[in-house]
Amino acid sequence: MFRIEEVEHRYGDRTVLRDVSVELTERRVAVVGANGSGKSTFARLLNGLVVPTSGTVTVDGLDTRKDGRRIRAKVGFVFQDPDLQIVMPTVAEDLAFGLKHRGLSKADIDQRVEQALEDNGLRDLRDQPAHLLSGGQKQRLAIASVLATAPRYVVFDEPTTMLDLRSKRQIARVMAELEQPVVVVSHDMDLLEGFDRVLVFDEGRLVADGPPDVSIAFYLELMGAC
Ligand SMILES: Nc1ncnc2c1ncn2[C@@H]1O[C@H](COP(=O)(O)OP(=O)(O)OP(=O)(O)O)[C@@H](O)[C@H]1O
Repeated sequence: MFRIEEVEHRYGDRTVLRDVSVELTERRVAVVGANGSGKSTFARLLNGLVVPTSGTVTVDGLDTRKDGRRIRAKVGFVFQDPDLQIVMPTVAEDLAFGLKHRGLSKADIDQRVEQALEDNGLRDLRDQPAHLLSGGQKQRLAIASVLATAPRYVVFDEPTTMLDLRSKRQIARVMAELEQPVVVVSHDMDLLEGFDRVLVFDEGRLVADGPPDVSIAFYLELMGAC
């Protein structure tokens, strides 16, 4: 469970989140809002990549300010741009990289890599240079690398922005089948089908919070789209 209490966040003298208090307990939570409204900053607060300037963020009772390492092991984070996440030459090596330094045996790592290749439709790409993959394949690899670490929660920050329709659908399917609770920042309303709860941010404030139909209608009106 994520508990965000009276959070404000500033970059330098610029306040980008203000007075945000919310508890997230649902399986599928989405975050929408205009460019620059603070969504990515909010997402990053959830795994301690960003710590709040004031207020607190806890994950299952752990404070992101004090327990960053444990929280990052619990909360997987998928970036918009998979190139930020892919660090090793081949697909299999990249999957293995995230599993090192976790106290796993080599046999365990090998087994998890094989499972991740299988689960994410990457088996045929096992020994391919990661930088030669298509955008959709790279995003699948980035997601597979995060899932291979068996996080308790997964946060996605605009995971489909750079993808074509087919790849978007593949990622939507991967997300729909996940057992873990997810929090997804997205501009892609189609991706939010079946979500339990949608948060709307505007200029750093949480301005709507409810079921998708209600929140999305609010958001469209805010954007002047209806
Ligand atoms: N590391 C940083 N240093 C300074 N300012 C930042 C930093 N990261 C974000 N900002 C600023 O904070 C504000 C909120 O950014 P954020 O990325 O959280 O918004 P967003 O809603 O995710 O936007 P988008 O939809 O464009 O991704 C923006 O004005 C942005 O320029």
